[in-house]
Amino acid sequence: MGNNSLTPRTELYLEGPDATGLNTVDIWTTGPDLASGGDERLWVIYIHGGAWRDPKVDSKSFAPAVEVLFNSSLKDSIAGFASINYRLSPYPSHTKDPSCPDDRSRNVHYPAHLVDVSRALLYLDDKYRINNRYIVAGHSAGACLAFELNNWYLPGAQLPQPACVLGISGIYDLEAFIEAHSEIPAYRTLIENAFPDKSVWEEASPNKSHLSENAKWQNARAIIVSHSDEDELVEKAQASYMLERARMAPSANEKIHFLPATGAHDEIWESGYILASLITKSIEILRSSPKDPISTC
Ligand SMILES: N[C@@H](CC(=O)c1ccccc1NC=O)C(=O)O
Repeated sequence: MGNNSLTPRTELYLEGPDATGLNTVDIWTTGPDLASGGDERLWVIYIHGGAWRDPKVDSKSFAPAVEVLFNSSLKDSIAGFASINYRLSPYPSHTKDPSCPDDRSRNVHYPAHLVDVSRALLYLDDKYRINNRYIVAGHSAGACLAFELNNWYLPGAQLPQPACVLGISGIYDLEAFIEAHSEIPAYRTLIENAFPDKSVWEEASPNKSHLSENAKWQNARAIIVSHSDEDELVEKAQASYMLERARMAPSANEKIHFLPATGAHDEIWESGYILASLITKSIEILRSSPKDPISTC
């Protein structure tokens, strides 16, 4: 495969009266779409950031990294890439693309973002059989979503199990995030905008939440937290909080990893190369991890 430019196809993971323009997932496949028996190729699934509200940070923010990975030696071990859009919280003050009050895709709050990501994962599993063979990578607010994934948000649902969860530049502790930036009121505004009910802040913070007991990351074969020292927007302490909580997981010693990243907060996905390299390293970690942690005890 040469240095070609790739175009994803956009699929709808929700149809009917509840569907909005943001209930879509971008898909890039690298070979036959459907898993044949014994297909061990991985899916790489991305959850974008943008503080749960920024219309300019969406599924397309994964495209530069996909381009890099598509032209790398990993290509043959990857079945496909998916980048999930989800409904956003309001952003009426956005200078170029303010949200309107009647736009159903841009006026939601926690847990609607997670309900959508859960729906997308169910759709992907139904169509592409991703269970146990996908890595879910989230950036910033997307990392929070990746570590919140839990059957609890869609009653009756059995979300596919990720083999690896990778949180990059993540926000995991909402209260501490506000505290760490108390001199900048915009940080509190961001959180109150997506989580207006303060009584859910603990539940929605994966380092503290009682829901983390049954969260999907708990049973991943590799649990990876990444942060860049050059991040100017999210403090590194967030990564430490999540790592501290993750180390309480069963067989934590073999499964939990910190991956240092480079670059500024958004440079990580904008450049493509940094995000691609974190995904590459995560796949290497996953490959060297025990297949079934239970049988190795
Ligand atoms: N571009 C976003 C800000 C943003 O994404 C952000 C700002 C501070 C800390 C983390 C952020 N994003 C996390 O998803 C906005 O305009 O609201």
